[in-house]
This record gives sequence, structure tokens and C-alpha cells, in this order.
Amino acid sequence: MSLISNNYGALSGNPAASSAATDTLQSDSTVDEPVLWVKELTKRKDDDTHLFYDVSFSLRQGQVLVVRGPSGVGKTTILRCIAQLTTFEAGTCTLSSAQGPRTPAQLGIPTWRADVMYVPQRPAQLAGTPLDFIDMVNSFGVQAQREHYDPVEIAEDWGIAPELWEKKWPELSGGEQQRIALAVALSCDPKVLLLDEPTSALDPQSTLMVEDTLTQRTCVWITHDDAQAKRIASTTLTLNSDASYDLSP
Ligand SMILES: Nc1ncnc2c1ncn2[C@@H]1O[C@H](COP(=O)(O)OP(=O)(O)OP(=O)(O)O)[C@@H](O)[C@H]1O
Repeated sequence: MSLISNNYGALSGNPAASSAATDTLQSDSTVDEPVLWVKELTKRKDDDTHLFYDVSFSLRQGQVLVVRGPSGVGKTTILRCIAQLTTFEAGTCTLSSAQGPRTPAQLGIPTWRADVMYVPQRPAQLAGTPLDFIDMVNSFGVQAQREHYDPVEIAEDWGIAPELWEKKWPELSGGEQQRIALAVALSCDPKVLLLDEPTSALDPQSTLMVEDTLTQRTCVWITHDDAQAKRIASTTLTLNSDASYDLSP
């Protein structure tokens, strides 16, 4: 698949190129050193009790850390903390870079969020079409300076016809919206994807296709699906309702 520089409008994508689109998404470097370190991350709730306490883990290139736990235990919140979208009381997040380990403050928050990208379960209520969304993402300063994969090619491999990118968001099914949002995130080529139940709206066949692509990446991945967790997990982080956590294996 081709890298395109700040140009997402390839609705007439070459089908031959498209067929290989998801085969080469993972960046070439394979290193033993972690890509992401999370150390002693602590978040309190509004009532000042802990939501989670002292959570630490690291993630190597190509690993998938599955996040599990009962509803309301803080799975989405921990992803949003790592993405620096939600404040937290204590802890550090660090990303590897060619210049060595870097914190969000050192990289700058926009660069951090581009490198450690949170993908919500469903796209927020967006105006316009997915193509408008691409233009919006492309207009962000940090993304404007980067090269991108073509999201239309990525999504086509998951059964999303190119014409769907020109439909209004509410005219798309939940599964179409979910795959399109994931394709846009992948097109930005982040170092780490923070995925909030990324296949929750998909049928089993689409789920497996999307899994095949995403598991080539470095991901933190929330799922409630036991079978999926078994298929994809390199490591599992379980958040417990008493604010403790378990990391396995
Ligand atoms: N914007 C918010 N403001 C205040 N509290 C919030 C906010 N979002 C979530 N919470 C609370 O934080 C706690 C953790 O919510 P979170 O969404 O992280 O849980 P979760 O484990 O992802 O749940 P689920 O499996 O149901 O998606 C819950 O008690 C929730 O009510």
C-alpha cells in the first residue's frame, strides 16, 4: 500500500494496491525495547476514592495489551489517561523515539496524541461525511506534517465500499462507522493505538478481518469478548473493582 502525503482523497484507489493495503501497515522496525511505558498510573473518582491505583506496564512493538474488567471499572478512563485526554493524579507515560524515551511534556501533547492515538468505541456525532472527517484530521497541524496511508484503501479491505465515504455519518451503520473511524486512525500511522472495544459493532467475519489488521500494530485494546481476548492478547491487564489490577502473563 502506498503512503500518501496529506492527501486522503483517493476514492478511485487502485484495487491492486488496495488488496495489499493491510499487509504492510506495521512499521518495519522490530525492537526488543518497549514502545510505551506506563508507570504507577493513578486516577481518583469524583468521590476521591481510587478508580485505579499504581498501574504499571510496558508494551513492546507489535504487542497487544488487552484491558479487561467489569463495567465502570475504568477501562476507558485509563486509555484516555494514557492518551492525555483525561487528567490523572499520579504516574508517568513514556514513549520510545529515535531520540530516546519521551514524555508527553517533552513531545508536546498534540504529537503525543498523534503517536499514542485513542480511538473511541464509536465516532462522536460528527457533521458531514467521513471524507469531511479526513479533511478535518488532515487540517490538524501535527497531522499536516506527516505522511499517511490511504484510509479508503484500508477500509476497502474490510468491506467498506469507497462510496460510503461520501455518505453522511448518520446514514452509515454502526459497523460501517466503526470500521471507517478505525481506518482513519490507522491511516495516521500512530506508534500505539488505544482501542476502545474496536469491533463491538461488527459481525464475526468483519471482526476477524479487522483483528487481522490491528494485531499487526502495537495496541492497548479493551474487549469484553473472551474469545477475542484469547485470540489477540500478548498480555492482559485486568482492572478490578477495588482499584487493584492484575497483569498476565
Ligand atoms: N466524564 C466523566 N465524568 C465523571 N465520571 C466519569 C466520566 N466518564 C466516566 N466516568 C466514571 O468513571 C468510572 C469509569 O468509567 P469508564 O468509562 O472508564 O469505565 P469502563 O470500565 O470503560 O466501563 P464500560 O465497560 O461500561 O465501558 C465510572 O464510574 C464512570 O461513571
